[in-house]
Amino acid sequence: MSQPFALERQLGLSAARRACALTSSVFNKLVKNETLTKGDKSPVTVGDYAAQALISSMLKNAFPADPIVGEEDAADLRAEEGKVLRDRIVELANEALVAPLVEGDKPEWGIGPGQAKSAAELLDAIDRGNYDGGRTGRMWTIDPIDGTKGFLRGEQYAVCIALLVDAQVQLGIIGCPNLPVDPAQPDGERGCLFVAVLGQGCHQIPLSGTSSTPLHMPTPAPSDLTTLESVEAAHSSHSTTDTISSILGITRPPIRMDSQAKYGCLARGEGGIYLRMPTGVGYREKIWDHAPGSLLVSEAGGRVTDSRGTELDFGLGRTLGENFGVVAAGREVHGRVLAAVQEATAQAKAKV
Ligand SMILES: Nc1ncnc2c1ncn2[C@@H]1O[C@H](COP(=O)(O)O)[C@@H](O)[C@H]1OP(=O)(O)O
Ligand SMILES: [Mg+2]
Ligand SMILES: [Mg+2]
Ligand SMILES: [Mg+2]
Repeated sequence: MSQPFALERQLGLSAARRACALTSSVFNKLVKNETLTKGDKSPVTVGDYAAQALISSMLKNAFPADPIVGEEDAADLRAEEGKVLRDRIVELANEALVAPLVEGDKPEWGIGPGQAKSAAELLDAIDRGNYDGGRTGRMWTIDPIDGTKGFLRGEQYAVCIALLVDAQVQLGIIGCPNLPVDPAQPDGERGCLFVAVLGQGCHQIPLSGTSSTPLHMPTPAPSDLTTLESVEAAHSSHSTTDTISSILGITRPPIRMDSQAKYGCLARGEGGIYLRMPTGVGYREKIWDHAPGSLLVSEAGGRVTDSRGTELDFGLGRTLGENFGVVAAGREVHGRVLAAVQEATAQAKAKV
């Protein structure tokens, strides 16, 4: 008998591989007018839209009854002014859909030669990500390009896919086209997939092949600890991380990296602590920004909570509601980190 969620894992990996190829090729050809600024001032590119259209189309073919909570929606593309962008997105999504099948791909997922879709079908596929989320049933959550700012800088970004059942993450997949396969060889081969299924562990697979390496978070010596945090100071308070690091006696500088690539790196033993410290503006974290990453870390032997030590709750809708920030670390380190977070917060309050 096959393992639970074997087909979902296979489809998710195929979709992530195709989306990674799509977004890499977009980066190499991106022209200035192919990026929009959304209502919340964040950037979105033809790559984000095309990758969501691709992943959502594949999910619909394989699991037509499953709803999707996706980051993007097609409203701006349906407007007359969106025509140039829309045509480009249709071209990119179709290039990815008709790419030849590789090992593990199934033609019934709507991929392979002759599987191109119309513009209307692809816009509808993007909008299938409009599900509100919630506590019960199966649902997917996708972030077609997580860390769009990193993507635009040519740095780290991630294609993120997760399956939730009754608000519990069962499957998490993160594709990182720009991430070195071996952290010890930063100038070596790039392009990694991370995959975790609840109770089945966490694995890394190179984008160039199918070999699967199990990941287990090591117990780092205190002198080896470093924090992983956002590049963008608006996403995570760098000064709070500095205070926490000094309380913990960490002397190494933080590793700054965009996107959920941080969770993948943590799962394979880099840094030892992922900190996402609230900046005080009441930002609500989105479920697609943490669902796959949190499973990678917990399946690799780590623990993930919000900045106050509360479990992340994926059942409240499209956001994580009252969860603020993230603290992720190995199980034996996490408690110490949380105590340092509390001390740093108390120090900051005493200063006001
Ligand atoms: N004020 C904010 N605080 C925390 N995260 C944010 C904030 N604004 C945007 N984000 C999200 O953080 C994610 C990137 O994480 P990181 O900083 O770890 O690279 C993106 O998904 C981004 O959303 P968006 O996709 O809308 O840009
Ligand atoms: Mg995104
Ligand atoms: Mg994101
Ligand atoms: Mg975005």
